[in-house]
Amino acid sequence: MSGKVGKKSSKSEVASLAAKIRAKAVENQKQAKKDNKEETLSEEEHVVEKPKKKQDNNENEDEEGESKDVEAFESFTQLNLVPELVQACKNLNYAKPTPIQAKAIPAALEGNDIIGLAQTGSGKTAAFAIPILNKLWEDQQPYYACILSPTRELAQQIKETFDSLGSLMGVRSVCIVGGMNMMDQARDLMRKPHIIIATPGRLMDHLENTRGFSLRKLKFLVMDEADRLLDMEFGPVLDKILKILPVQGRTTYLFSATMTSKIDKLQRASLTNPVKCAVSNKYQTVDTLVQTLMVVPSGLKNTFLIYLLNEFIGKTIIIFTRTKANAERISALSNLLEFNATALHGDLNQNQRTGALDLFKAGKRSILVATDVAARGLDIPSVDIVINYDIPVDSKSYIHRVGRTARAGRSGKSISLVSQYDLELILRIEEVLGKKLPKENVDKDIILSLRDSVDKANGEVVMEMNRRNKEKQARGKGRRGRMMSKDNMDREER
Ligand SMILES: Nc1ncnc2c1ncn2[C@@H]1O[C@H](COP(=O)(O)OP(=O)(O)OP(=O)(O)O)[C@@H](O)[C@H]1O
Repeated sequence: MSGKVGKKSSKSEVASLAAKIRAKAVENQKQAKKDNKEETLSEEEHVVEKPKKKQDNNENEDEEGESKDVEAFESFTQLNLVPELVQACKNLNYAKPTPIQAKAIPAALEGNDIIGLAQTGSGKTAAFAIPILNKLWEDQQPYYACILSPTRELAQQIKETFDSLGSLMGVRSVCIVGGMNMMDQARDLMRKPHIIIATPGRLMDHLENTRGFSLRKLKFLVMDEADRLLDMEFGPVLDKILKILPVQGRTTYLFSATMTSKIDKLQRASLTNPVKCAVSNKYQTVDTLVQTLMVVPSGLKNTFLIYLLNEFIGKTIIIFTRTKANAERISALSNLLEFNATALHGDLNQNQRTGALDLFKAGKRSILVATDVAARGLDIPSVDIVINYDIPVDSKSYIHRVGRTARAGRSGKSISLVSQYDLELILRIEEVLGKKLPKENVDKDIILSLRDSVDKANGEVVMEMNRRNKEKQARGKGRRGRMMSKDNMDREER
C-alpha cells in the first residue's frame, strides 16, 4: 500500500505528523497541570511493592560462605585503603561506600574469592576494582588482573572506572575487545599493562596468537555480569580461557545483579571458598524505579511507541528491541518523525557502535534504540526512561534493561509494551519480580488518531531498509565468509 504513495506527498504527511505531535505535547503539558490531582493518584498506584524474597533451592549451598551483616562505613578512609585510592574516591565524589562496596571490599581485602550480588546501578564495578587496585599497589606486576565482560561497551566502561580509581597510582590498563584492530591490541599488550579488561572471544584470540602474551601469573580474575558469562553462549570460549588461567594463587570475583545460584555453573569458575556478598535477592529492582506496562495490540505497537515518545519529549530514553532489524527500524521511524534517535546493535561496526553511544551519552541524541547488547552494565546517569518495545524472552534481561535507569539512587521509569503474544513472558517476569506491574494510563483517542500517519511513516522506513539490505547483500556476497571470524566468538546478543 505504501508503495502507491508518492514520496513527496507522504514526506509532507510525515512532516505534518511531526508538527501535530509537537502541538499535542504542548496540549498534554497543559492538560497534565490541570489533572494534577488525578496524576498524584495514579502515581500512588505506581508505587512499587517491595518484592518478596524468592525461595531458591540452591540458596543453602551459597549461604555457607555468606558474609555477615553489612557494617556501616561512613567514608572510604575506614576501609583501610591506600591513600591514593581514598583520594581517587573523593575525586569521583564517592562520599561513602555503597552497601555492596561496604560488604564486598572488606571481605576481598582479606583475600577471599567473592560472589557479589547487588541491584543494577549500585556500584559493583568499584566494589571489585577497589580491592584489586589496593593489592596492586603493594605488588605491582604486569598482567595482574583480568576482568571479563560480555559486551565491548561495558568492557570500555569498566576500563574507565579502573583508570579513574587508579589515576593517582600510575595504573596501566588495556581494553581488549572484538571489532578492534588485533595488531594495535597486541602492541598494547606488549606494554605490559597491569589490568586487562576483555570480552572472552578476543581475549582467547590473543592468548592463542599473540606471542609473549600469557596470563600464567594472573592474580585476579573478575567475571562481571558473571551469570551471563557463565551462560551456554559463552560456555566454550570461557572454558578454554579458564583452562589456561592459573588456579593456584589466583583470586576470583563474580559479580552481577542477577547471579546464578546453580552450583555447577559457579564451579566452572573454579572459586575457592567464596564469600557471598549479597545486598539484594536474585531478581531485585531498585525502589527508585517505577515500572509499568501498556497492553498493546501487536499491530499498534509502533503507534503506542510514538505516542510515548511524544509524551516524554525532553526526556532521555532507551528503547529495547529483540532484534537488530527492529532496533534499526525503530530508530529510523523515530527520526523520520523528528524524534532524535540513534541505534546500537551488533550489526553495526565498532566505530558506529561507539559513535552511537557517544552521541547518546553526550546528549546529542535523546533516544537510544538498542538490542540487549546495551541491556547490561551500561552506566548512563542521564537516562530517565526505559521502554521495552519488545518484551525480553529472558526475565533476567528485563531486570538488566530496566536497570539502565534509576541508577545510584536516582529515580527512573520503565514501560513495557505487552502485546497478545507477550502475556506469558510478562507473567514470568512478574513472577520473578514478585509483583504485578501496574498498567499505564493512555489516551486511546490520541493513539488512534496517530495510527495512519505512523503506519505510513513505518511503511517508508521498511521500504528504505529493504532497498538498503538488497544493496548490501549485492555488495557483501563473498565477503561474509571472511567476516565470520573469531570476532563472533563474543556472542553478545541473540
Ligand atoms: N560509593 C559511591 N558513591 C557514589 N556513587 C558511586 C559510588 N560507587 C559507584 N558510584 C556510581 O554509581 C554508578 C553505578 O555504578 P556501577 O556502574 O558500578 O553499577 P553496577 O552495580 O555495576 O550496575 P549494573 O548491575 O547495571 O552493571 C556509577 O555512576 C558510579 O560512578
